[in-house]
Amino acid sequence: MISVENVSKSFTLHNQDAAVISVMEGAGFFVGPGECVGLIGASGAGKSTLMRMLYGNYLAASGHIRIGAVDVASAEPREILALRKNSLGYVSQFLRVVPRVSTLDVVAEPLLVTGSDFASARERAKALLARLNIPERLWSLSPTTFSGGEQQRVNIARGFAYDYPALLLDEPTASLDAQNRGAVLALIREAKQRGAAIVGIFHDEAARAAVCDREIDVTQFTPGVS
Ligand SMILES: Nc1ncnc2c1ncn2[C@@H]1O[C@H](COP(=O)(O)OP(=O)(O)OP(=O)(O)O)[C@@H](O)[C@H]1O
Repeated sequence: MISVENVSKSFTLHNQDAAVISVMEGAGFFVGPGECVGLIGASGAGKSTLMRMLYGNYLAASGHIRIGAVDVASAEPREILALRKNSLGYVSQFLRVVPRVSTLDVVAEPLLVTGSDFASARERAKALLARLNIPERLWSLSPTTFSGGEQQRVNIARGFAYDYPALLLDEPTASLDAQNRGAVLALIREAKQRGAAIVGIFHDEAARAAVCDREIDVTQFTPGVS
């Protein structure tokens, strides 16, 4: 489960006389197992900032962000790394490409680092790549030279390879064609069915409606906006 309690965030702009801007105040919500919650709100309301705090990329100024037993808002960096390895997945539309590592290994890696044996990790990786329509002739190549859409689908396959109990989805269906969009929505539904707690940003309203149980408008957490 994911629990956010009274979280605030400000940025200090060091190149602008150390001006401090408050971008979030009093953020709080709960996402239970098997639930998918969509973050909504106008551009600049703080959806990405909240997502980055959930993943531990941005430090919250105050409050608690509990993912299972770990409070991301106060955890040590090594606890965050362990959390990301075992409990908290993050699926964005962008692949951080590692040169010379095959697509199959890129997708199987989250399984191998969590103790799966080589053969079953590869089988799972193959099944996901097939579902996401990555041609088999590409599986042994590094995704470095793949098209944007192919890299996006490799990244999604990697993000869904291991059954994380909590998942963050940042525009996972952006710029996909209808068939692949359907494949991603099916993966999200399966993750919910096995009990994952999911927070997502979906600008595609139809995709959001298809998988989200609830929406949270982050504008309610924007200082000075009611
Ligand atoms: N690194 C940063 N330094 C300073 N201000 C930032 C930083 N990141 C975000 N902000 C500010 O925080 C506010 C929220 O931005 P954020 O990107 O979270 O909005 P968003 O809801 O995701 O918008 P969009 O839908 O356009 O992606 C904005 O006013 C933005 O300028």
